[in-house]
Amino acid sequence: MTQLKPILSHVDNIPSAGKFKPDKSSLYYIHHRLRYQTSLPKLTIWSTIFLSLIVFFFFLSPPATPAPRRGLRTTTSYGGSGWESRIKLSAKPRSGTGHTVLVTGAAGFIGAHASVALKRRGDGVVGLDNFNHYYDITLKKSRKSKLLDRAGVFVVEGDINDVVLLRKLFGLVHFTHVLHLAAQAGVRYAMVNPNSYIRSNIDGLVNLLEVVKSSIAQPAIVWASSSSVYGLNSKVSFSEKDRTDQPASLYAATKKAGEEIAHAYNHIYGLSITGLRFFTVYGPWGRPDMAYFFFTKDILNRKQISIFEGPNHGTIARDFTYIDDIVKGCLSAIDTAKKSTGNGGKKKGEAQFRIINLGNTSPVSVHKLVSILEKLLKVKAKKKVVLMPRNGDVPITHANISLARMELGRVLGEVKKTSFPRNNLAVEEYGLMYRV
Ligand SMILES: O=C(O)[C@H]1O[C@H](OP(=O)(O)OP(=O)(O)OC[C@H]2O[C@@H](n3ccc(=O)[nH]c3=O)[C@H](O)[C@@H]2O)[C@H](O)[C@@H](O)[C@H]1O
Repeated sequence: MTQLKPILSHVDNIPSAGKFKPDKSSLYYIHHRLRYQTSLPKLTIWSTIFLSLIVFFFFLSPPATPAPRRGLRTTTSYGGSGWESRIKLSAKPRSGTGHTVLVTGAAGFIGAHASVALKRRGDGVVGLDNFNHYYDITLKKSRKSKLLDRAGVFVVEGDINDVVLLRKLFGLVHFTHVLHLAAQAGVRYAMVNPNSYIRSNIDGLVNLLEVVKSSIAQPAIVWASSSSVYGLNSKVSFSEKDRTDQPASLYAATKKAGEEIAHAYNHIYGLSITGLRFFTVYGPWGRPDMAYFFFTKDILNRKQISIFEGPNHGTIARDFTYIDDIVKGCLSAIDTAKKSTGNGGKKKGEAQFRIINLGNTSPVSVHKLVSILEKLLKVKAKKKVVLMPRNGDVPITHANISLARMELGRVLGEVKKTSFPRNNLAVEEYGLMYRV
């Protein structure tokens, strides 16, 4: 394992999706200005900033309930008067040059942020989400009402496995792009409910690709893969050229399978497909099943937390990546995606196929995460250090983002900057964040 560089920096040269303009003296601004710095004296400052943000995300997110043990209930309701016209309105870009994007998983953590960013800069956006009960549905409903509705993004309640619904949507709207973020997430939950991973990450992906490839003017696809595909690799940092045939979880295996399935559809049907490998994404409106979220909750409730450790007290670390950088990466991937070449299921020529890492490039150890949380919460955690269970976790993730810089960085400055309205909840959150 290499020496860790626990300094937070963010994906460089990727255009901002646009939001409020922070005060230049604020920590939030500084946080975003930091780029690829590796000097150790800055360790404490940046780690503190990172954890400060996390603490505020926790306080500002609705309460969570644990994931259910068995099949995931979903909500599906669509059709009826006005439904089609609301979809068409939401799909309409502000100008003739804007994209028309279907965002699957729009009520999810990344989906909500990406949908709002696309809409704010003038693209037409239709969201699709099944509002399943993997974690507290209140959080998903809140993202819808407080982020998506306010931004003017209409969210269709439905499942990517509902082919009739997908065909109906593609019949109503000519989508130029699909941002496919709907998935069963979480590496450890795969031991509890393995079939939910197959249903969402394999069946759902294939259903979507089947409908997309059959459409008359095929949209380009940008979709969420995962850093977990690097599995048990010990060489860091992770490059897209590295092997990805040793998954440590069923989640990782389904994401890797997704990459191969995507390749087959690209090859056979001429679909333009970009897979983005996200590295442990954190931020406001985040997922309650992620460690930064439930550690904070448990520390405050004086409950014991388990800190994973490798054999011989080996460090466990993650390349925690801030949501804004991921959103910028998604938007840049959409902007740089070439058109699909196929038409109505027939390939007309070679199409673009990309797989790109989107990570922070600076792993932070779980011990560090917890120690800074303790400091900010002013509560000593009841820690139990345990050997990392063999249920999906890997010792370290660390992104090499040379390809992202090359492929996505060149659109810098071309994306229009917009602001959230003053009364948007996101502004209040960011306001709090940058006063930390
Ligand atoms: O990049 C990804 O592809 C994945 O990122 C995220 O997975 P992870 O990186 O595992 O994040 P997360 O659970 O927050 O654990 C963080 C750290 O805490 C450690 N950890 C965790 C639990 C615990 O009880 N103790 C502990 O030490 C744990 O060992 C780890 O080192 C997404 O959830 C996943 O959906 C996928 O997108």
